[in-house]
Formats: sequence, C-alpha cells, structure tokens
Amino acid sequence: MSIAISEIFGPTIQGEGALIGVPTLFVRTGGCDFRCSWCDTLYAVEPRFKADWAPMSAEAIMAEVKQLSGGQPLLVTLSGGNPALQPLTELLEQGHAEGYTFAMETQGSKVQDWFALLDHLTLSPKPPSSGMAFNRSRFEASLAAAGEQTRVSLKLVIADEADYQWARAVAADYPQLPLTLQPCNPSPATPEQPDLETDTASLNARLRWLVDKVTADRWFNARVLPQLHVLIWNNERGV
Ligand SMILES: C[S@@+](CC[C@H](N)C(=O)[O-])C[C@H]1O[C@@H](n2cnc3c(N)ncnc32)[C@H](O)[C@@H]1O
Ligand SMILES: Nc1nc2[nH]cc(C(=O)O)c2c(=O)[nH]1
Ligand code: SF4
Ligand SMILES: [Mg+2]
Repeated sequence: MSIAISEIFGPTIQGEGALIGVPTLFVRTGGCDFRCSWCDTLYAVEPRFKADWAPMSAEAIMAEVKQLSGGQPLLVTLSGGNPALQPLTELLEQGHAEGYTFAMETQGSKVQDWFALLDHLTLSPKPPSSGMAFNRSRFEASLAAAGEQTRVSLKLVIADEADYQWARAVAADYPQLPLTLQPCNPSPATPEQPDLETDTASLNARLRWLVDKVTADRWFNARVLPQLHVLIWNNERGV
C-alpha cells in the first residue's frame, strides 16, 4: 500500500508541543480532511497540490529516513496534512524493527488501528478560529486507539479569546493528558506567499498575551509554547 508523501526532511528539532526541542526527522503526508483557516501547511493540504504528493512504499520511506539519519535511529515525526489518512502500519513496523521511534501529529478526526503502534501521539483538535468543528467522539476514539506504550498529549492552538475559553473547556475534560497551548501564527507562509517573513514581534506579543492569561487564571497545568522552528527559521518549509 502506498503512502502519499509531501516531504521528508531533517534531522531538525520538534518545534512544537510536548517533545519541543527533541531532534527528529519529519515524514509529512499529503492530504487532509480539514481546511483550517490559518493552516501553515497548505501545500500538504489543498487538493490542488495532489500531484506533488509522491506515492511511496514503507520501504522507500525508511530508505530515505535511514539516509537522512546516517543510519542512526532517532524519533521520526509523522505529520501532514493528516497522517491518519494514510496506511502506516508497515512503516511503523519496519521503522521499529530498525530502532526508530514514531510520534504523530493529528487533529484526531480520523482513527486507525495502527495508532496502537505509536510511541507518541499529539492530538490537536481545532478551536473555533480554525473554522473546523470539534468531533468529540472521533477525538475520544483516537485516544482509545493509542497503545499502552503510547504517550498521548493534547496541543491546542489559541488565536483569540473564544479559542482560549474553548481550550479551557476541552482541557478540563481530559485532565489526564499533558497539555500545551500554542499561539496561532496569523500570517503563516502560503502557496501564494511562500517567502512571507514571520512577524516575530506579533508572534511574541501573542505568546505574551497567552502567558498573561494562563498565569492570571492560575491555569497551572498548561504549558505555553511557541512554534520554535518558526521563530528560528522563519516560515520556511522543511525545517
Ligand atoms: C500542520 S498541522 C499537521 C498535523 C495535523 N493536521 C494537525 O493539525 O494536528 C501540525 C500542527 O501545526 C498547527 N498549526 C497549523 N497552522 C498553524 C498556525 N498558523 N499557527 C499555529 N499552529 C499551527 C496545527 O494546529 C497542528 O497542531
Ligand atoms: N520543526 C518543526 N516542528 C514541527 N512540529 C509540528 C510541525 C508540523 O508541521 O506538523 C513541525 C514542522 O513543520 N517543523
Ligand atoms: S488539520 Fe492540520 S494540516 Fe489539516 S488544515 Fe488543519 S492545521 Fe492544516
Ligand atoms: Mg509545520
């Protein structure tokens, strides 16, 4: 079964969430069942880019992973688009056999049995500002599909007050999940403006706003984190 691949890049560092700063390779799949208003990865989302998503076998993906990692096993982060749309069982099995571990980024809208093979699962349901609905039953099915050994965390992007209040309510329902809050980048690079400079001052102002709210509300089990790679490498692709 082939897997639609947008890009494979790294080693870099995980720029977001519970594993921030951890060296990792990225395997980005093509295609998404969502279209968030502020998505920073439209080249792996919008159907008009489908011709750019190469159908690859698990063997071919692992060959590229081994080449990029110099044959030294490390964390491989599956992202997209929505990687949960792809048949990833073989890739996970082959990668584990070679000593690699796997994290996956998904919004939790599509569940697969192979979630049970993941070492890390970051669930990032979408807030109101995204324009997408939160399907709680699909989210909880994603949670239930994780394996005994899978470290699951919740990552919520916050663009405004309504998102913040939504996040408080969602997080309160899943107190068992480590939680990171991430300010929304309101002006990510787009296919029309691929070289758009990151407005770092505005991003940091949003981060400050979020920190101020979390501390004022004494929301002490929320970690507030930026998108580190965006601060380091601008809105560049493949970093
Ligand atoms: C590009 S998505 C791919 C994986 C999956 N579709 C998902 O949304 O979790 C990876 C992460 O980037 C976040 N993200 C996307 N666009 C963003 C933006 N403009 N600002 C902040 N985070 C963003 C998503 O919310 C998600 O947590
Ligand atoms: N360095 C880096 N960290 C990331 N964490 C989540 C990413 C994503 O696009 O899914 C991402 C990304 O694109 N780059
Ligand atoms: S679910 Fe993820 S990849 Fe899909 S549109 Fe939203 S942010 Fe982009
Ligand atoms: Mg990204």
